[in-house]
Amino acid sequence: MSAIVEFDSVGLRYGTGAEVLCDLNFRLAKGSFYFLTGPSGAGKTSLLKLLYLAQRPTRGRIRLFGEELSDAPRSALPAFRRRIGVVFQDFRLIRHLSAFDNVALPLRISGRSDAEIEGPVREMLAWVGLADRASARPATLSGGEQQRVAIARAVISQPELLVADEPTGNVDAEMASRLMHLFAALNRLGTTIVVATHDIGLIAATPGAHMMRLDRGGLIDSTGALRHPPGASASPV
Ligand SMILES: Nc1ncnc2c1ncn2[C@@H]1O[C@H](COP(=O)(O)OP(=O)(O)OP(=O)(O)O)[C@@H](O)[C@H]1O
Repeated sequence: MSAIVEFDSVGLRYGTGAEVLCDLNFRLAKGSFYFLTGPSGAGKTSLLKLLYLAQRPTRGRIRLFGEELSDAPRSALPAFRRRIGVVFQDFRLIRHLSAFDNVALPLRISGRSDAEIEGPVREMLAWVGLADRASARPATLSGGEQQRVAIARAVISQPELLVADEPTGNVDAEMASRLMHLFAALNRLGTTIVVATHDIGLIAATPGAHMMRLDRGGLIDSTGALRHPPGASASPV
């Protein structure tokens, strides 16, 4: 299967500090589902930032959608970003927009009319259990509700790549399972998915997903970090 992401000897440091990611070499296969695990501080969020182009590597090369990014000018990055859905750990909802308008945003940016947007956004809000909160502003929503709006916004446009940082950290087990079904459905439609999580239950409930495990800035399986997920008896991540 062709690669949607390729990392070649990638390293990242913030400012003049030590490298927080070092010598990452891996390929993500188009249409596959990956979990990214590892202890707190291992570099998971930093790796996701490289994937959704919020950070550029301090060394090495990254190819995304078959294009070499190291040589790409800054002005080329927004077009890449529009092909990526992101669920941020801190949600990043737009405060002055309602839940409906936050979810509608990617469709509006891609030029869809209000008539085309209405149905899919209502359907997505219903799926994440927020049909009756469509007009609520983020500040009036609970943390779990904000997280569900953030997920709905990330998946609404069926991005080619979905990157999610602890996307179920604020919801109960039943909702977490529902959200994972949403990701699995998106994956069946062809979206490549990368989910950073500490939740063993989520991993065990997603057969066929691949594992990437980070420890102190390095992928533990340096040959490519791909293996099948552990069963329910797996050691804590
Ligand atoms: N903007 C930044 N400036 C400087 N150092 C940073 C910055 N962001 C992260 N770091 C450092 O990089 C390392 C990796 O952090 P990162 O947030 O990527 O880890 P993580 O695995 O996502 O952790 P967690 O599971 O707690 O979210 C940590 O040592 C952290 O202190």
